[in-house]
Amino acid sequence: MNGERFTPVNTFEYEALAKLKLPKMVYDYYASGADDEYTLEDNIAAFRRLRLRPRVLVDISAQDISTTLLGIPSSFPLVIAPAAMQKMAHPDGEVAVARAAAKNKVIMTLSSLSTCSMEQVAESSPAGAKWFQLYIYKDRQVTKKLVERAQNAGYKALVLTVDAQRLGRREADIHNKFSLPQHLTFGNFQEEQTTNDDKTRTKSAQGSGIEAYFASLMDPSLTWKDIAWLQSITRLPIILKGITTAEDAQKAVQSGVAAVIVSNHGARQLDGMLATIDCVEEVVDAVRSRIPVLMDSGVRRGTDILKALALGAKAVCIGRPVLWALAVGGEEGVDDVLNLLRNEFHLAMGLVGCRSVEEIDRRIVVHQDVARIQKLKPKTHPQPLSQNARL
Ligand SMILES: Cc1cc2nc3c(=O)[nH]c(=O)nc-3n(C[C@H](O)[C@H](O)[C@H](O)COP(=O)(O)O)c2cc1C
Ligand SMILES: CC(C)CC(=O)C(=O)O
Repeated sequence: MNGERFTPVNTFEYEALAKLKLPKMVYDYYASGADDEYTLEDNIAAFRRLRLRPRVLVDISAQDISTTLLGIPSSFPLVIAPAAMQKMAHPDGEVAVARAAAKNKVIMTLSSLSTCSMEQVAESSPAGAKWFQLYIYKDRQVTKKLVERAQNAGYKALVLTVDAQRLGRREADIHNKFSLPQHLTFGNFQEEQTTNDDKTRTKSAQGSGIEAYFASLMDPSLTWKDIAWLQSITRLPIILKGITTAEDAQKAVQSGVAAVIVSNHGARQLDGMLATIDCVEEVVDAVRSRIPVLMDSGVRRGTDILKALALGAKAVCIGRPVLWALAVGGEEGVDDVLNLLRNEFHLAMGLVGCRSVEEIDRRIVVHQDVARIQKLKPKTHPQPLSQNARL
């Protein structure tokens, strides 16, 4: 294979190419999971343990893969998950992702810890619907200000992350003494950064700078009572990100939130948790259609989206595939990955005999016998030989 002509055709190949392009510290931060990364591996493997049961001889000449999420139309059931510090992947950072999302008519979720400001991102792509991911700061005035700004800038919902009272232990970040590169800043905290440079840039003499930064600012005392507080200061719908059990799903419904995202944070928090696709049915059953259930962690293929919907999810979110695409090709790369996933989903939905997302149901997916599956080696993808590959 000629490395100069390598064009990625799936999200795994985007990762391989991004790994060649990115500085090691940045690639490791994006790619890492917590501890031994068992759950990281399982987020992907669990999708492979699920197999599809297609129905044939269905007229699929006019498929509709679109959906609606909290009243927002979406070209297919996919949302961009919040991921911090995107200018480390590409100088345009979150703005490039927002533009590609708007072009593809999918919702983008912006991280609290973005490297562009939320106003800049909103202005860059006014036609695209956006959600704002919220971390709750010990200083509630900081949190309140973020919420007000998100509301004023036109964000349509708050995605409150509830699985990160403390940051997980990512060993590569400890080895690399990960910190936000000197030329970048947190876009939503420009004022604070001129007065307290080192702390806000996450510098650390030892260990992971981001872990130290997070521990110094975020509130580990968060409980269900704080959901009521958040509801009292905003008119935006609140989505809880990081629900994985029936017990918490029931509490989420009782607390009056608009939706939940079944997520293990891309396996970056608690190693040893189930893969999130294995938690979806439990949460869906507990919620009993009262609010939409979304899921993320390990979605890499159109067939993964199909499987998640078959188990009752309304949509999936993707984290790392967007970062790899951004690193490889900026806005164009993200546009390409969204197109790839849309096309894969369209094809997969047709091949199982579903004409619309409403027709996707539990019968199209079956849990495969684990022992048998482990003997089947997944295809290895061709690796790009140089970073000068073309899109
Ligand atoms: C580099 C990176 C940064 C992330 N930053 C945030 C964040 O700021 N807020 C948040 O709620 N989740 C964050 N996440 C978790 C994602 O929103 C999402 O849950 C996860 O990436 C989904 O798994 P996937 O990467 O396998 O698709 C981050 C994930 C990654 C990989
Ligand atoms: C800056 C980090 C706290 C963002 C995050 O949630 C993550 O790295 O998983």
